[in-house]
Amino acid sequence: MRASLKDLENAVNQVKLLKKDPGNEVKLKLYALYKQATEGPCNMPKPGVFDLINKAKWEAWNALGSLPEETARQNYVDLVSSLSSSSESSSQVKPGADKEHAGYGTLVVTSEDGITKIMLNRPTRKNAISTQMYQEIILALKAASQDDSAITVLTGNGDFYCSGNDLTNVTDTPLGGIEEKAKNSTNLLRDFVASFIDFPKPLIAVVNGPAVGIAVTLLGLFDIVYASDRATFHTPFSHLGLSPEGCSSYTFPKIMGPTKATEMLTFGKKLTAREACAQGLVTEVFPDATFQKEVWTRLTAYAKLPSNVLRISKQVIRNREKEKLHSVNVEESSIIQGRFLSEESMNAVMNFLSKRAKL
Ligand SMILES: CCCC/C=C\CC(=O)SCCNC(=O)CCNC(=O)[C@H](O)C(C)(C)COP(=O)(O)OP(=O)(O)OC[C@H]1O[C@@H](n2cnc3c(N)ncnc32)[C@H](O)[C@@H]1OP(=O)(O)O
Repeated sequence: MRASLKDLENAVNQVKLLKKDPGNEVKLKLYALYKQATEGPCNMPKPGVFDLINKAKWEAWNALGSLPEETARQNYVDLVSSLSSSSESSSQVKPGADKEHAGYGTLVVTSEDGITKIMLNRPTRKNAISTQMYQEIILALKAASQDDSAITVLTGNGDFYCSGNDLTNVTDTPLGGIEEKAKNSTNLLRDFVASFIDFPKPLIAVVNGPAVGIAVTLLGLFDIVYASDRATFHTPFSHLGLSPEGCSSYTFPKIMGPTKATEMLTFGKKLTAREACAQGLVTEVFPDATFQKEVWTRLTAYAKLPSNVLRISKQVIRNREKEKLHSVNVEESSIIQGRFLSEESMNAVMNFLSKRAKL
């Protein structure tokens, strides 16, 4: 039986519930099939050469030629059904599932033995921070600041700690256009960073693999950073036409001195875990083979200390910097808003999306 309009509508809703991001190529295919199924052959003028996202969409739709609408509908429904079954059968690690806090789509949040663990859970995207993930981390930190755990840990699922800002965040441009997108994104970035500045208890990063961009800069706001010797630390802002964020323009020069900070933040020098440790960004490096065991043994012992005094000590160490950090965050967010709209930044993102560039 051919897919009906109702089947198409159901499939569209199913896409929103996919647990795994299907990737840009599949998304383009879905877009093209949907347009063909609902509007017939491509009827849009070809977008200009610099309008890369709309051009990619146009090309995907146009490539379907005169494919009949019913066939496009059927192909869309079949494609979504294959994505749904592979997403259901994918077995990502979900440690501590019995202590898991419900309601997060991009994180696994667990509380056990006095530790709230916030695990970035988009391993197939190297834990890139999507808009949803930014929002969920803000919520998870808020909840962790009020729960009865002594310490809070941020870590990544899979082989990466985090590949930084999800470069596809830029693709869902609102009606207000790219300016509104830049404003919304940088407001979210500012609120996200503020939730780290304000976090009231010891915050520990368990850096299980490579870290990129904002995942690195934020480390200056953590109280302890443990890294696997497989981890690397890379802030390729200039390559992306972007400027430093996460308060790194202030914390990095303080931690490692202005010239080392410049090598990282301006020239994009990638550090190994041992180099990052020598420069004070990382507290201690562990061999990857024993990383999880050693780190969790140590953290479980730390979490047995009286929780009130842990909070108070953190605040004594950090509070006098808070006001300064907030003002740095506001300034950095405003500068990056301009960078976001720059040709340099747009070209870098488009090159990544069209698979011409990788770090
Ligand atoms: C308002 C502005 C806010 C700005 C805030 C912050 C700034 C930053 O964080 S800048 C840093 C941004 N991050 C990057 O530039 C990293 C881009 N990714 C890469 O260069 C590579 O993917 C990486 C070196 C991280 C890993 O390489 P590989 O090990 O070869 O893996 P793959 O490239 O095959 O990755 C698998 C899959 O994940 C997708 N991916 C990875 N990182 C990102 C990302 N940051 N954004 C979007 N998508 C990402 C990658 O494209 C692959 O997808 P598929 O090809 O569809 O499988």
